[in-house]
Amino acid sequence: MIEAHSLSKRYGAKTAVDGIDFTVRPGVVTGFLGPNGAGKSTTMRMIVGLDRPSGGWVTVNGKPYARHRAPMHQVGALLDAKAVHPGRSARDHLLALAATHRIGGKRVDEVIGLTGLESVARTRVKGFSLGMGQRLGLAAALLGDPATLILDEPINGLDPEGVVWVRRLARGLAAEGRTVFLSSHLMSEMAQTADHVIILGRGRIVADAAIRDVIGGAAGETVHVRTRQIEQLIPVLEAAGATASRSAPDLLIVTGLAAPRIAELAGASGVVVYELTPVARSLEEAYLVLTRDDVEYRSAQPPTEVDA
Ligand SMILES: Nc1ncnc2c1ncn2[C@@H]1O[C@H](COP(=O)(O)OP(=O)(O)OP(=O)(O)O)[C@@H](O)[C@H]1O
Repeated sequence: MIEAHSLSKRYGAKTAVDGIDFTVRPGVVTGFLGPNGAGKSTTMRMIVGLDRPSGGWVTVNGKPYARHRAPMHQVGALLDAKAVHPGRSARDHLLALAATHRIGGKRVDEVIGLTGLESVARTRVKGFSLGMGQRLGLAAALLGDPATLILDEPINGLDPEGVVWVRRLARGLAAEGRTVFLSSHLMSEMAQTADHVIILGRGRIVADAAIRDVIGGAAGETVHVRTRQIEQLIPVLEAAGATASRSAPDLLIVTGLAAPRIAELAGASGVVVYELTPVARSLEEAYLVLTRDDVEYRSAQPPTEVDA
């Protein structure tokens, strides 16, 4: 369990994390999302004591990270996969980490097996690909068999097989009752891996909810409505509180009203509708809606689909 209360971090005049409260619970995978610069890495670094909060506090399994006597057994963290001595072999790196917690070689070989590193375990880390480095970082995080895992962009650099493996690993660890907190920029991946998401925007929490609620709540239901009487239907739907925009000569994209209500309103005003399709929005679209005012670096042309 990770608990943060009024947690903040300022770097000079810049507020990276702005007094946030959240709880990451055991038994589920919690995703951590946000645009570049939103404060995700800073938050994760504060959780594991690599950055000191400017205000508030954060605990892991009931205590600040630094107060745990054997932190590797409490928290496994993958924060910067490149933070490894390049001249050491993967196995030696893990053995050195293991020695700090009196963890034996048997467990080292176990995590090497678990992360698929057997064939390169005795190779110097210097020649590792990004994906192999990620696997080594995950092996290190798992070494102490911790109750809580904090993984910053764990699928970064992994091939499709590696991505599926991380997904299964994260879900398996959560199913064992562990706390799994992971960040990713890949929304489709997060939608398949996480049960719950915390979304940051400019250092503040913009959503903290089950994935299905984020998708439903942020975007609402979108309904595609096809009719030849668009001009007649728009004011009717708008009067009922919906947002309706024309995306083709006979197609309206409607949000804010469910399909059966749209059918009733169209029928009552004599509009013939020949398609009425509820469209589930993706987590990606919901995320873009939630964070559209919070991005630090915006591309010149935001995707029009989301603004529909
Ligand atoms: N050591 C530092 N000194 C000054 N500013 C910093 C430092 N670390 C982070 N920041 C700033 O704090 C803000 C949050 O950064 P952070 O790296 O936590 O964001 P993030 O959500 O992890 O972003 P990304 O998705 O790009 O990794 C950014 O504006 C960043 O420039």
